[in-house]
Amino acid sequence: MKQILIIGGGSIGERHVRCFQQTGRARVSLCEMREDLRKDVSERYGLNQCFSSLDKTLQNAAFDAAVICTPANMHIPMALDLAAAGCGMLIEKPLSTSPQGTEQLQAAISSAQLPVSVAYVLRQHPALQSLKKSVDEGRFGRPVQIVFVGGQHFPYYRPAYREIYYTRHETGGGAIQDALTHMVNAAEWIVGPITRLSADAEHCVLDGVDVEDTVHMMTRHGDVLGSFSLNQHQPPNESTLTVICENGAARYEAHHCRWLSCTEPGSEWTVEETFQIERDDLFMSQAEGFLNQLDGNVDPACSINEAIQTLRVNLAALESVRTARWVNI
Ligand SMILES: NC(=O)C1=CN([C@@H]2O[C@H](COP(=O)(O)OP(=O)(O)OC[C@H]3O[C@@H](n4cnc5c(N)ncnc54)[C@H](OP(=O)(O)O)[C@@H]3O)[C@@H](O)[C@H]2O)C=CC1
Ligand SMILES: O=C1CO[C@H](CO)[C@@H](O)[C@@H]1O
Repeated sequence: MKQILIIGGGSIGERHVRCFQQTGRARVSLCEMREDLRKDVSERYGLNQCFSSLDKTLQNAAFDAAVICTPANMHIPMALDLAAAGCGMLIEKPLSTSPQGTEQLQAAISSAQLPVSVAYVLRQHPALQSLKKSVDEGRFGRPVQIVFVGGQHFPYYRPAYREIYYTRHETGGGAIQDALTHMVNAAEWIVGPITRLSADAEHCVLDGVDVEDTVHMMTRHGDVLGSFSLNQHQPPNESTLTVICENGAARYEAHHCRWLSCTEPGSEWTVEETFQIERDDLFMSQAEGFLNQLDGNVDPACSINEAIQTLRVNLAALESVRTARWVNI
């Protein structure tokens, strides 16, 4: 049994509590500042131990690893404290809201040889994994273009959006850092890191906030051209990522939980594989994968270096929106 500390018992923190417990391989404790939330989550899940601050936690107990589920501006300071205590960590996305502390964290992790992964959970999606494998194996030839189109009604899925980190860029809010970052990280995983970009974004619809809820972005991943279009207010919950290669195209459809291919000019898409998954399933795979990493059996699903690259993209996108210019990364 691994001793796992969940830090932050909010929306995603509670999901990690549940999913790590369900692996049957972890004894879960919680660190949450808010007393009511701490008691509620602790009672409902019968948690091992509960703490109100990370300082007190690290003074009083030892863990194999922690899962950082607080707002993004706290991720790196907390990760540095955990690294100093010799604790492994799974860090929620995005890694941070600024580059500050990233080099220090890289150094601390590598000198203590700590197991660390960043929770870009789309990497657990079986349809996206299969698509990537086919692209990597060269089934469609060399990738030349990647196109993301998607959106969802954020208030429907996250009714509390006005009361959480989402309201400010400084705490990880807005469509670029909150939602687009998932697709950016997935695209970089498939066709490589973004080398320059140009973004446009606006607050168009969401009540009670003024951060952007609609984004367009053009990207270059070396030779590969990319484009991303995302909003957080359309009624349909649809996301499509298409990888166009020299000899064919592959498409991931999140809303149909499947991937497709098309290799004959003028032909219909062929459904390659369709999966049945529940919302917790990706987080369960993520927990299992991270526990395997702690056992020394696998590499991180998303390394700290890959997450730092995606952080650079988030920050470059915000800069490009502010300055209306292309930004090199
Ligand atoms: N991978 C995914 O699909 C998802 C990822 N996320 C990411 O996870 C992170 C957290 O998001 P979410 O769970 O939605 O946010 P919530 O606001 O629901 O939860 C964060 C919790 O952390 C608590 N907290 C804040 N500071 C501390 C501290 N110093 N010590 C202990 N607890 C603290 C907050 O308390 P208080 O309310 O008092 O501030 C709150 O209860 C974000 O980075 C977000 O982007 C979120 C949802 C889904
Ligand atoms: O990362 C995330 C995934 O989607 C959720 C709901 O749409 C968001 O709240 C969250 O921040």
